[in-house]
Amino acid sequence: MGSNETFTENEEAPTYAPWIPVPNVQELVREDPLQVPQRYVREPENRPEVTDMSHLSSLVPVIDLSLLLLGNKEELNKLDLACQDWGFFQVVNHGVAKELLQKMKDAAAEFFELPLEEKNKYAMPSDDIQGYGHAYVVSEEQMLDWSDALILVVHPSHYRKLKFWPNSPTGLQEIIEEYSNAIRKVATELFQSLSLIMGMDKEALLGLHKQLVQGYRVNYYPPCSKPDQVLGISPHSDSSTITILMQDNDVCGLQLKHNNEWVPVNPIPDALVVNVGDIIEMWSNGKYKSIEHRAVANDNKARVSYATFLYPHEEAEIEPLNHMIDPKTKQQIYKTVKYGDYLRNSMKRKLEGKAHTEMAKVETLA
Ligand SMILES: O=C(O)CCC(=O)C(=O)O
Ligand SMILES: [Fe+2]
Repeated sequence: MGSNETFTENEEAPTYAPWIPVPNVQELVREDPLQVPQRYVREPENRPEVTDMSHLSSLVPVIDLSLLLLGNKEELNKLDLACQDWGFFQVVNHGVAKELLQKMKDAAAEFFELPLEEKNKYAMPSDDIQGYGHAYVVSEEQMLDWSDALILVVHPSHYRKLKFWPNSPTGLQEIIEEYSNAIRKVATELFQSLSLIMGMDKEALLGLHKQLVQGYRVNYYPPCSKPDQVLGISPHSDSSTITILMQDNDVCGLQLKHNNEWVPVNPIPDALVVNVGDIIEMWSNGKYKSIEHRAVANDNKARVSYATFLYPHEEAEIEPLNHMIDPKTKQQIYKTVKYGDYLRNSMKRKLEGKAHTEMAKVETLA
């Protein structure tokens, strides 16, 4: 499969970062739906606004993948602006069957409804980031997010740690595989258009990954009796190349930071949400933005989101592409980092906006 599959032989599945065990949020709510322990209560300045900003959601760009595949120039231009101005877009006509999206949602919902001891058969060990648990918890003092998660590495297949892949409900493993393959196809198609707007030939972006690694993360946000005091997931940007997110069709929660305002990304039924990750920001020397986002909790319903992270092989060296550096100023925002170092550095911290990107910046600007 060419340069994309260079690293396949004799390679161990990597482990990532340690975390400190914290309570299961779904269980807290099951025990007492009214309790919100102090560690989840944010400082007033970090709480979500109570004003309904839903009207802003329609500003988030919508991209038609079928038009991109036809080489439609106007759509390519829209993609370019979306990545520069928003770092986020919703994708319609992406070609993934509605039935598959629903199958993924139904099976995952069934998993989260299992008793805790069943789910804990796949518990994330304290020295890794795969399994059912809470990533990015690194101190006893830090604020906690109002969510639980199931995190798996799905590609390349020899990175899989199958002991963390739930086989309850029956068929869940196969559904994760089928869903992930379909999303991988969308990702590689998007990479072709992203390559074009980045001034390269269609296959260039995929090649830069050395190998396209793929992670899967299901976030489960239980209802919260005080949704205005907690966050489902803290503000952060993703250390991926891109992230492709499926949301419930009727439950809101995702918000992105745009012009210093939190803009909701409310679901368009069966659309996929895509965000530019840190690596595209680095390759493009800051032209395309890896935008901070967060999720808020709801008071009466649980929300589930399904994130697919696409990222380079650990050995890939990431640096601004020469042709994307302004020839006049020659100003380079990012230096060369090995992706594995970058990823591990971001995973051993708490989620804190874009703080983890500093290690990749040229010192004079940091
Ligand atoms: O739940 C969401 O909408 C956002 C999830 C997210 O940002 C992530 O998993 O990185
Ligand atoms: Fe994210």
